[in-house]
Amino acid sequence: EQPSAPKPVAAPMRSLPWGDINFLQTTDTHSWHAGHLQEPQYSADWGDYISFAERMRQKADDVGVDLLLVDTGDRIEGNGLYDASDPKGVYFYDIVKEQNIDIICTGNHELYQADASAREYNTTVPNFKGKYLASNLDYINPKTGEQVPMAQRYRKFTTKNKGIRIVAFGFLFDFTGNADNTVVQPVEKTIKEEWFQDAIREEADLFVIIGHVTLHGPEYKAIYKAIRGQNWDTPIQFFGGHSHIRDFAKYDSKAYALQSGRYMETLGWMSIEGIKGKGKKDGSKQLGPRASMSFKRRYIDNNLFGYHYHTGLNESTFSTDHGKNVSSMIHEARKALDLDRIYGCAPRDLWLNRAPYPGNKSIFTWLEEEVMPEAAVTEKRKDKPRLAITNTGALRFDIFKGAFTHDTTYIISPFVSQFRYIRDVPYKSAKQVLPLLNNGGPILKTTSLKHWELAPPEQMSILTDIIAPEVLSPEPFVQNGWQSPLIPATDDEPDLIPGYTTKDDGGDDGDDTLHKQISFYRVPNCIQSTISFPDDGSDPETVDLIFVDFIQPWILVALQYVGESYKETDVSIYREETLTQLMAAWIKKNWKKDC
Ligand SMILES: Nc1ccn([C@@H]2O[C@H](COP(=O)(O)O)[C@@H](O)[C@H]2O)c(=O)n1
Repeated sequence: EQPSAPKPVAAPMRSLPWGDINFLQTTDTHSWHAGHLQEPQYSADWGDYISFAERMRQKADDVGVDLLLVDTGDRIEGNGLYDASDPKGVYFYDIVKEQNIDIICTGNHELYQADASAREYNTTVPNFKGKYLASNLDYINPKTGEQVPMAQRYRKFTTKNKGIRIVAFGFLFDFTGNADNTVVQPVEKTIKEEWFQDAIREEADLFVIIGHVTLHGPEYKAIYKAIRGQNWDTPIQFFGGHSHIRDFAKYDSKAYALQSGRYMETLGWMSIEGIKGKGKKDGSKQLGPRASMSFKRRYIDNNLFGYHYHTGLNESTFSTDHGKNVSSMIHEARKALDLDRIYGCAPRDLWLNRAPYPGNKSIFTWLEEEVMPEAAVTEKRKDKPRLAITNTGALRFDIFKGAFTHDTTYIISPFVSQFRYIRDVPYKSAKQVLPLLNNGGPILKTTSLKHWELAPPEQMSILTDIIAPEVLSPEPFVQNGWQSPLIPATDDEPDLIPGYTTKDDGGDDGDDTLHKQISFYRVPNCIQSTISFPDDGSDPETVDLIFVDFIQPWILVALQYVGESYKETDVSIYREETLTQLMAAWIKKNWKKDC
């Protein structure tokens, strides 16, 4: 772990079920490879994960079963370890490649910016040669303009200990926001291609589909139907991602899917018992239906207490030299990037989804009422009445009371989105834009734009508020000078740490650590600040309509819906700085430095 990481807190644990074949999954790590330096329950780093994987592989070898590692994309954007260097990822790729991942694929974040996709193609794909799969993704060579597969389409291999013959694929959901040096082919189209139809006819003991794809969306449904249509009895294991939640889905009695959360908070554990490997010399041919199998999952909190518990090792025996070296690499990178430099001290916790919006604990109320009115201003139009709109998905994580650092700026908002504007929009039309964006309804029915892309990804899957019987601690729980946001609120239960209490198709026993439930309040797609309006409370004739560039397509559609025919050429840059830079400047100016 990193030297400044808070020590994990002991908690009641559930052990890991082992099977003939076992998997560890990471997804949506978003470059949190240093672990969480303000939350003890997620404080292990990528080096610790390397030690954990090496110890668990040894355990698997000792009893003659298999363990494979999977990563399903969105490794970049969301933490200073990737975002703070110029170019991005200077230290990051060498750290990630140290983990011995068996099957790996691309997320949408690897594709938003052309330079990131190029690094993926030129660095990550070769770093994981033979393991990186791109079933529906092509790269466009910038020199020749040639469109080539991002990586190999699928992989066939046999596991070391049980001789299980695996046919594996690596998909991305039907993403359309990629830069123009990649091509994402819709899943429905891909599965009709000859290579895929041939691959699902290969002899296999297990199909493994990894993807940056949610478990209950149309893409996995289509792939499942295609494989099951051809192989009525072969087990199928899916690994998904993208919506940042812990999830487990049962498609049928031999087809399951696992998704392992976000931000290095969770390692997913999947075990399948009852598979017979035919890839061993002594293997016999499968005749008739396979015997019953069991598919079990766990969500492992990423901390050393759990890693010691699951390996049966301790502080002096757990870490491998390799793992320790990678922790040092991360520490050196963080120092070189100056990630602990303090910008200001947050006076209170500000929550993305743990507190209701609007409210003084909501990060969006803070942005709307305090930050945007100061940030959405330019000298030459500072007296113009204006509406400034930001999508809530632009903010990615909570702010904890205490030190707000260089690192935190990227944790809160890693995007390079800028404010743009359309000048002098009739107010009667401009004021209808926010409700249209938030209601989703009519404007989006006629376009391919999806309203859920505006809000935090968790809201794709969490469709109603979850209100937990917990209160915020009056006294923050302080460790190593850092603060953990919550402590248990009442005395009537043992000291449970607030955290994930997952319910999925397997029931409510998936989490490896017993937690106290945390609330989740849904937020609107977008928020709006009203700035420089007439003092007498009257409506202005026209306003400058300001918005972050990510939502420009939605804004133009909404304006068209209310009868205004603005085009891309009517949009200009309002501020040169990114939203992240404007927020950082606001914090430097408004929050005191001495925490
Ligand atoms: N420039 C951007 C890019 C993305 N977003 C938001 O992030 C969401 C995707 O996040 P995942 O981690 O799930 O891939 C996207 O739907 C937007 O809400 C953004 O705000 N600005």
